[in-house]
Amino acid sequence: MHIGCPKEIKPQEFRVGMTPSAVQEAVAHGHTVTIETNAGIGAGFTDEDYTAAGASIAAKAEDVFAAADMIVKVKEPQAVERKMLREGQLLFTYLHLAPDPEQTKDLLASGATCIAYETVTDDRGGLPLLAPMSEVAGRLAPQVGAYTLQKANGGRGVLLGGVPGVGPGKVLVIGGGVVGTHAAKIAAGMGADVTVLDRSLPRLRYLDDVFGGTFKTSYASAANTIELAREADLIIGAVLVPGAAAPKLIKRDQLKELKPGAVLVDVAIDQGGCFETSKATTHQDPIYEVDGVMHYCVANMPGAVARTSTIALGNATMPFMIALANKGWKKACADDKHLLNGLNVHAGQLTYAAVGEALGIETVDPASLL
Ligand SMILES: NC(=O)C1=CN([C@@H]2O[C@H](COP(=O)(O)OP(=O)(O)OC[C@H]3O[C@@H](n4cnc5c(N)ncnc54)[C@H](O)[C@@H]3O)[C@@H](O)[C@H]2O)C=CC1
Ligand SMILES: CC(=O)C(=O)O
Ligand SMILES: [Mg+2]
Repeated sequence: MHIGCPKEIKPQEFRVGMTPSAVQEAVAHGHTVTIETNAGIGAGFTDEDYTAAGASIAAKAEDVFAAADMIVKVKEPQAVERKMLREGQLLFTYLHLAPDPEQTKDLLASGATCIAYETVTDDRGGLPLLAPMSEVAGRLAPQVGAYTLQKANGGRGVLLGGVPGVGPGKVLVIGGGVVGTHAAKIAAGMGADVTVLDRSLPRLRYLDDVFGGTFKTSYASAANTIELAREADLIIGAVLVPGAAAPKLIKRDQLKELKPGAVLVDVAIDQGGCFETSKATTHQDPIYEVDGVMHYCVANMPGAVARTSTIALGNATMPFMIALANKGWKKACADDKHLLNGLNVHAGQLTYAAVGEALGIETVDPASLL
């Protein structure tokens, strides 16, 4: 198979879909790989690193899209990239379609087969291609939250760790999955007073067993959420209903109940955000204020630490990418129900129920396409 990897074009996105070691693996399996020039530069990989691994270098994204049977990326294809997709082509990347009707429409029109990293599953109920980036975004969230809390950035002027004689800042993490757990660990490590909310009791039991001395847990009822939010300096939104639009857990009219200068970091923004006042921002202009509350809603947080993120993502995507290249999407998905769960779009049809529900579009059962 001919595999193509273009340079990411989302603002301030420095990750790249394939590492040189992924290229080497694909070439060892007999595949051809074309990488757009400078695609890896933001993650510290040069064109020479890729050619040494066996790739050809293309001067333009158009050349990559024209040559490849499968496009491997990081972020959802932007409008100009969507125009370059064609019928029968395979796209393997993050898509986050539920909050994005325009992208969905274009992907359906393209006729391409689109497998979304974020809905591929594993045997333990996890999302193995989302997990590495959730680990990164979770660990970044207290860092960006602490920075936003600084007075000059619009925050309350609270130091999360406090100092001797002054108590720590309060951090509320809503959603105790991968993002939430990593966020809570780092916030607790910074010395903050941390509480994690989740609506899954088994998850709260697990967190209490493992981290009971490090942070507190609480059930995510609406009443508990607003009660704890009123006390918080930093609130991290980390919920997920896989594939679906995020539920809005703090409403606009509740912002006035929060502390002035409190900070909301909405990691769930790529699924539409879990605070009603969240709107996606970029690394160039990440923070805005509503009713005295600071919002940080960057939809591609891991892009800020592109080298760590690219390597972590590449470790996770590699076996799936190789299976797709070796077998083609149909056999690879027939052999692996978890990869089939990643199928969101095929030949003009939507194949992921939660996306269909969010956008009011009819879906077909992906198993019926095999
Ligand atoms: N902005 C960014 O750059 C990034 C965003 N993300 C996003 O972060 C979000 C979280 O991802 P993960 O932690 O990997 O998901 P996860 O599936 O590991 O955890 C989500 C947790 O939310 C809980 N939950 C669901 N509905 C809830 C509710 N109403 N109230 C309280 N808890 C609720 C679930 O029980 C689960 O424990 C996703 O939307 C993901 O796409 C992930 C990586 C990067
Ligand atoms: C998960 C995701 O959207 C990201 O890493 O950018
Ligand atoms: Mg994202």
